[in-house]
Amino acid sequence: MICLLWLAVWQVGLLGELHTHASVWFPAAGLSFAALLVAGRSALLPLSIAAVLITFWAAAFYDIPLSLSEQLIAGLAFATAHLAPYSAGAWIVRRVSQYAPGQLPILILSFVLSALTTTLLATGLGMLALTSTGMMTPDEIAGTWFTYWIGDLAGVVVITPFFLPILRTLYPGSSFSLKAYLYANAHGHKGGILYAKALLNIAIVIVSMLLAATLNTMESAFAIFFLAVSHMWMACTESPLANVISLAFSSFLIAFLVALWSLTDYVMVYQFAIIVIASNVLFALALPKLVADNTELERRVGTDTLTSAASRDALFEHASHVFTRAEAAHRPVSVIIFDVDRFKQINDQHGHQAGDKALQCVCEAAREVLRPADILARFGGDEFVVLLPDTAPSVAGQIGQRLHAHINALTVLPCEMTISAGIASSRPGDTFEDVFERADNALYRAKHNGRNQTQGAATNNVKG
Ligand SMILES: Nc1nc2c(ncn2[C@@H]2O[C@H](COP(=O)(O)OP(=O)(O)OP(=O)(O)O)[C@@H](O)[C@H]2O)c(=O)[nH]1
Repeated sequence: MICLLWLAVWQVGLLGELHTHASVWFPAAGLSFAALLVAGRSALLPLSIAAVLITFWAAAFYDIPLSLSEQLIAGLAFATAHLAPYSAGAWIVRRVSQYAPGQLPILILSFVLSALTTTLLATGLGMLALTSTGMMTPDEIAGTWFTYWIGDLAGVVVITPFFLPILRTLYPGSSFSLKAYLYANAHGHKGGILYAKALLNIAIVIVSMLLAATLNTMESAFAIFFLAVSHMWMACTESPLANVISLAFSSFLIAFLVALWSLTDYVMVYQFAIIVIASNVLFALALPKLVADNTELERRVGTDTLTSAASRDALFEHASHVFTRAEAAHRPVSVIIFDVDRFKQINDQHGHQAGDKALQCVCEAAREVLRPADILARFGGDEFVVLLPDTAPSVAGQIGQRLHAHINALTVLPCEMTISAGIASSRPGDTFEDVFERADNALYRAKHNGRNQTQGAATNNVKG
């Protein structure tokens, strides 16, 4: 199967043929790398057969005067020169994937560097094999090796990621798992917007190459680099699968149009465009996952794990925004601090787990009383803070009393559970710390006066 696939892909590569042995890109190189990554040593035999077969084909097609046995030797030499470096490169990427599992940027860096060195080595050995077996004359080397190398490199960078999911279905037992990397963060749009981006890529390729074909200047050939903008947009917003398919298609179209519109004078520009854009896209594929990881990390840091209330750090961050907005709008902000009474005894009498459950129930009950814009935070232990944006003292007093009554009515424990609360509201020029301090003093008074009560300027100091 790999052998047939390779021969078919090699035929596609001929569409961008430059010289006898070099093309704009060499997609078969990408398939070799992908097959060695996924199937390892099992891919060597089918790939070797394919390499020998294309040598027979090339000898006939280019009228190279070699006997059948000489062609066989040339084919085996080419297979060795092609597959030895590619096996080594694929082996390195497989090892990196095992040592740094799930780390997409490291995997991509190792892939790009390995593609660079592998294709260079394969070019050197390939030239040696072709010239020493009579498939190429030594004086052809100077004009061929660079495009041969860059063509191989473009093929690997673009086509290997494209073939990985296909080959994974052929080799389901492969230890090179895609789930942990490229396809773990599947995301993106389906339908309309995705197709619009894909069409934009195609349109930029066609328009920029038409420009180069019309103006026939080196400067106009560089217009192809506008393709980086649309491909990067796609990389940051669409799934890896959509990206690798679109990259492969853009590269195919570039190679095809170079041949169709005779743009071979500018071929280096197109080859480098393919490589640079593809490498950038591959690195950018890691971005959505990094952003998602970062968002999850922020969520965890900002949330108390036991009660799901905001953390202390998140409280200060919210407070800074709320107070800035309130000052600009000349609106009051109120703060309620409440603390479970004699919580230590609850822990001692009913166990720590029952204490945890009680704290969770207190939070749930508080949320039932609070409005969506109010912020509930766990300040520490059994102490909670409620930030009430745009709330005058009288309203804060009512909310405090409702909170007090609602939590006191909880029947989560066999014994009674009560809270004490302190309330304060902002005055012009107050910071969060000022209001917090007054609410904390009010809470201290509530505790000092016998607990189970709310204290604060506008609460009429209600006892439970
Ligand atoms: N179950 C549980 N207990 C906690 C947690 N965090 C702190 N505590 C306990 O909560 C208790 C808090 O006690 P204090 O605030 O000192 O006092 P108190 O017993 O509530 O008494 P007053 O506040 O004076 O009414 C301590 O015994 C802590 O060990 C937690 O996450 N879970």
